[in-house]
Amino acid sequence: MMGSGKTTVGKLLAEALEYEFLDSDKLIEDAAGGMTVAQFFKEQDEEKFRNAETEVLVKLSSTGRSVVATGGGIVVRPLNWTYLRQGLTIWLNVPLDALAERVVAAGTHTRPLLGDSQGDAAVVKALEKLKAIYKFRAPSYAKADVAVCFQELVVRLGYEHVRDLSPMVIAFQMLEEINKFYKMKKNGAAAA
Ligand SMILES: Nc1ncnc2c1ncn2[C@@H]1O[C@H](COP(=O)(O)OP(=O)(O)OP(=O)(O)O)[C@@H](O)[C@H]1O
Ligand SMILES: O=C(O)C1=C[C@@H](O)[C@@H](O)[C@H](O)C1
Ligand SMILES: [Mg+2]
Repeated sequence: MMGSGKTTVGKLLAEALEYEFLDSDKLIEDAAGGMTVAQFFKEQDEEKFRNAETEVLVKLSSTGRSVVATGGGIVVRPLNWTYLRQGLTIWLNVPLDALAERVVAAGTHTRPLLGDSQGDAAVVKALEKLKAIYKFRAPSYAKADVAVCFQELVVRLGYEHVRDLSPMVIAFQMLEEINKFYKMKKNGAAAA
């Protein structure tokens, strides 16, 4: 989901793996001559943005040794999964209330699907929008190979709140989940 930390944590994961870090939003912006994602939505429309996103994804899918932060909406088009499956997909499953707090703190103007919420009611407004988006997308996010569930992680590590999970802790957890995934795959292949 938008604001889940794909860009922030993706960079740390890439560093740990000594991989290149790539961000599909950034590549779309570059291809559009430096137009921001927010400007793209405003001057064109979401359909055109999604077309540009698929074009970028096709190129990214043949890139090796890289961590890719995708746009949060990339999961919705079934065609995109053909390309996403060229890599290992990770879902950062962040509770929506924590997401709402984060996106408002970072400024919702950079996230066009959330509108520009400011003031006291901003978190409540952002949460409503995030809930509607998530309801539609949840089955698609669940198709990821690996999920990092922040709520479970908070309990397991004995933290009090999701906001206590630093990007570094999350990146470490991603590495653990990736290892688990490949071990299971290896064991499955050996048993078959
Ligand atoms: N674990 C974390 N703890 C505290 N703040 C975080 C954490 N992860 C991300 N953030 C902050 O939350 C905001 C959103 O993070 P980020 O831009 O990485 O999300 P994103 O998933 O890439 O969003 P988008 O889909 O809009 O590109 C940023 O301001 C970032 O600094
Ligand atoms: O979740 C989404 O649909 C989006 C997430 C961002 O990464 C950007 O791709 C854009 O703001 C749309
Ligand atoms: Mg991002």
